[in-house]
Amino acid sequence: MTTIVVNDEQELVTKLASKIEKIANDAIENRGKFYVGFSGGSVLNYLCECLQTVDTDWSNWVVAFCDERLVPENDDDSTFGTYKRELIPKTKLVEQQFIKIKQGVSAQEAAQDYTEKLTKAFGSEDFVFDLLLLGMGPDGHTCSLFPGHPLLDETKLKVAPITDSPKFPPERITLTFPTINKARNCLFAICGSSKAEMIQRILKDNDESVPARRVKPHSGSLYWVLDQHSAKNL
Ligand SMILES: O=C1O[C@H](COP(=O)(O)O)[C@@H](O)[C@H](O)[C@H]1O
Repeated sequence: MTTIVVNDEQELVTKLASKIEKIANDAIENRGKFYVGFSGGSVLNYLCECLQTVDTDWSNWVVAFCDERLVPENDDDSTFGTYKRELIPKTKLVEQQFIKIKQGVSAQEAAQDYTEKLTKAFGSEDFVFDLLLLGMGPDGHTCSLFPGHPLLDETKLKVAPITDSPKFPPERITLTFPTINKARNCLFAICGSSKAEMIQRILKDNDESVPARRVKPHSGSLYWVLDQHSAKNL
């Protein structure tokens, strides 16, 4: 595990850009494609800023989601909808490169549909992402995996539906830990003192009850990129 502490959000965005560029270009050079999972929330804002500066062959990116909220694409809470409005116009990524979550159906059907789309994109039922770009809420959740929720112990599903998310909106789909921990690289990007307590519990106290602490890629690399406010208790 590598922990990188930077001064502020601007430095975090710069660090993120250089990490993503290296991992993406290595993946493309070695395997021809770059499979990446985007998160929503604050990571979405960092990515919309930093990806504009990344030098890469965008045509070889395959973009999926670590989780998604089941709301219409034009809703402010839609993760894909926000990337569509805020990121696509600023990069050479096109909408067809995004593996989108079906809307207007039950969470169960959306999870099943997304699993099928990922199987097609990876050409296998084994979803080995090159990079998952992860966020963490002040309660320690990552993706849509919340503290105390039974989905933390899911072992069979690769993508799970959730209909009782404690954070709005309640209906979502999420990658599960078996999928997350198969990734070649998992990178958390965290800013702000509201996350300092959880960062301490994860990185200092090794508190396994915090969902984000359970991200431990089996044979991949784990990066925590923190600003000084979120890292203040370390
Ligand atoms: O609801 C969500 O929250 C987490 C954390 O969001 P943040 O704004 O506190 O960074 C995010 O990673 C996830 O993708 C999103 O659906």
